[in-house]
Amino acid sequence: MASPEREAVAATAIVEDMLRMHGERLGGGGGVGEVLVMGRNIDMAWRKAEVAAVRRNEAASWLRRTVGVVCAKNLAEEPSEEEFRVGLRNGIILCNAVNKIQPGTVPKVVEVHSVSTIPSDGSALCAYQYFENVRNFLTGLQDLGLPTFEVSDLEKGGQGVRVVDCVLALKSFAETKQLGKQSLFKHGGIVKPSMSAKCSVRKNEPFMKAMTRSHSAELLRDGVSLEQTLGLDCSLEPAETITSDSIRMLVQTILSDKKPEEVPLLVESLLSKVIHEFERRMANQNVLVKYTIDPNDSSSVCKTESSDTPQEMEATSTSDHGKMDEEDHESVTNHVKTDEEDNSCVTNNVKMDDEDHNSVGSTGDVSAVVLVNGDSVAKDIQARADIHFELQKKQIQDMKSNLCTVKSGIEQFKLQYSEDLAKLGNHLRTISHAASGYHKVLEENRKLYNQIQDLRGNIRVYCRVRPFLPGKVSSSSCVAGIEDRTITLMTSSKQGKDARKSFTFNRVFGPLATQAEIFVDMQPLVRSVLDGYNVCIFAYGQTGSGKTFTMSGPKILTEEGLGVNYRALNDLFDIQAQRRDTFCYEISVQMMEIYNEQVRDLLHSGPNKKLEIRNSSQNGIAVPDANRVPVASTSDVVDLMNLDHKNRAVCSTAMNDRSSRSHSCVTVHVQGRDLTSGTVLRGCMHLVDLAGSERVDKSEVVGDRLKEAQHINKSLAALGDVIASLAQKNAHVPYRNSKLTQLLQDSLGRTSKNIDVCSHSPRTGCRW
Ligand SMILES: Nc1ncnc2c1ncn2[C@@H]1O[C@H](COP(=O)(O)OP(=O)(O)OP(=O)(O)O)[C@@H](O)[C@H]1O
Repeated sequence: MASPEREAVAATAIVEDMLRMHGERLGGGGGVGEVLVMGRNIDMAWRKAEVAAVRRNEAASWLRRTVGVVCAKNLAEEPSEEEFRVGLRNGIILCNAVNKIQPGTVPKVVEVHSVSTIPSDGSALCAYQYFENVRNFLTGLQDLGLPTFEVSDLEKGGQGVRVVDCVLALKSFAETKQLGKQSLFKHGGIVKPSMSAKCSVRKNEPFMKAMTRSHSAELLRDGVSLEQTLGLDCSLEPAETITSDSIRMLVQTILSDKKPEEVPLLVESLLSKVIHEFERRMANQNVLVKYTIDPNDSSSVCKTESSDTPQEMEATSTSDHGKMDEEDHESVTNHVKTDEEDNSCVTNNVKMDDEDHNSVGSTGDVSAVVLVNGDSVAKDIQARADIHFELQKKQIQDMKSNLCTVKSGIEQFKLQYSEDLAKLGNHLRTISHAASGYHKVLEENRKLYNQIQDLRGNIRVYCRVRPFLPGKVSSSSCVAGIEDRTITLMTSSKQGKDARKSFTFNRVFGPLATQAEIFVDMQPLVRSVLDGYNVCIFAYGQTGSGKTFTMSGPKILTEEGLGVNYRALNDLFDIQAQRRDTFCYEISVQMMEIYNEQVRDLLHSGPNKKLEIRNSSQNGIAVPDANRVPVASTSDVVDLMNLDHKNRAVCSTAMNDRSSRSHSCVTVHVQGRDLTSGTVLRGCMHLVDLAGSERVDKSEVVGDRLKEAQHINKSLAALGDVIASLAQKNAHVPYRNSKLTQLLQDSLGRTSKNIDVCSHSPRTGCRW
């Protein structure tokens, strides 16, 4: 049979099965109600009877046509079940029919010519005739591989439906033979041999059994009993004849009791079940094909499953099979391995000799199809495996190539890395060398810097002219002129040339000079303190000339008004911060005053006590008993200054409302440790606001003020003597002549740098 025909019949069979199962379920379905069940049972029985009658009539009609009306005179055109059984009971019609189709199947037919001798119930039939004819007929059917029936089925109470099935199978066989084709499906696919007929399959028995087992197992899985299956299958006719009629009747049976609105849903449900069943059977067949190729090779099945869907497999199978003809069949047979040890399944299916092969080609046909498909699938799998293998081979080659590239890249990277490392090492050595040299350079720099400061003068004297104070404006100024370093004064007591007198300083600042301008020239010395030098900046001048203003600032402090003290400390903190990576500095402050030749601690809150000055103490502290307060910021200094001003002895005089009656000294101690070498540098800076020199007659002081003035003038004269000695580089410097010079001794020595700000009152001139 051609492939499309096969598919059509297979599909029909599935549809029919589904319809039958559906019908069974409808017919046997319980739980709705007894009346309904009974009604359905009656309907089903009636419909079954109707179907049986149609089939019986078909069988009778065919027999009559085959043997002729004369021979079939005892068989009505549309017989009842009893008439059908009685008409065929003597076996004459059956034997003649089979001999017509396959001559010689029944070698000798016992004929009974006397019609009158045959009773209606056949009871008088000769037992020999009865037995011989029917037995020979059944044997002949067995030889043809057709379904048979029991002899007792022709007796009263026997299953006449089996006889009908048998006749219809014979009819199908005849029609197939007439077409000159061996129908695989009619004999081995759709129509199953009757179990009760002691199946007469001989030469194609293994395949028939396999198909029966397969089909029965499928139906059993679906909940249909074997008896039902066999009963239904036995009632089947060859596919080509039954398809349209039986399906139509089944559909009619199922739909007859349905309401019109239920029909679409029912049809839809049936169709989906049919499709599902069809797919399931195709999948099962696919699995069977795979196992037939090599049941022991699970890998081949896996490969097939992974590469082909069941539908694709079936399509391939069908297509391949469709090309087969008799010649193909022979060639395919060569592919079949008949070695039982190698492949028992295949051997069971195709174990036949040449004679069997010809006579029951349909069974061999199936096996061959399976094997052809298997071969094709195997080739396909092999082809795919080859492609896959080639792909993997190429990928491995690519990976190898990549690996080589990566390896060479890593080698290059390693080379580059070692080169970079060597360069880095060289850089590091250079930096290390530079770092070690840095401190030498720093030291050299420090020395050079301070040499410059020395060249500029260890003792520098600046002159600042105070502006006229509000409300105390004089009509004439004694300052005749101010140049960069020279100031010219007019003295009223002299006339002519002698009246003008010029004085030279390191620099002269006019009345408009700001606090910041004043500090610029002192700033470099602040750095020297951090380099370990001692510095002394003091303001000297007549009372009221602006010494306190220059050193500290106005009474109400503003940022612009900050005096030298604040600015110097600010600079110290700034330079300390700049050098924090190389030096660690500790800055502390002492604030003292010398009042009436007594040293007093201005940071001591209690009653003042007399402090001792110790010369050249090891740590550079001249007055060790005075409070020494560490400072870290300008605000700390401001707080201390406020305390200083509060404690300092001041008094109103005729020259100054708030005249300082003591020498004030802010001593800043700096200790710096070189973080690399550990060298410790100590520097000291005295910021001194001297008491104003005054002419006692002009200041009009008496009593304590007079005494204060005398001490002030005496100590200032001693300071003048020391500075003069230092300037003249005398061997002896008279430090001990006053407390002031003793206190400042460290800062007035060789390693010290001194600045005198000679404050000048334009009214009264300078006493310097
Ligand atoms: N450059 C200046 N600009 C403005 N005002 C100033 C200046 N110098 C001083 N003064 C003011 O002059 C007055 C006297 O100044 P200051 O007290 O500083 O003098 P002194 O020299 O310290 O006096 P003494 O020696 O008596 O203490 C203050 O009121 C001060 O504010």
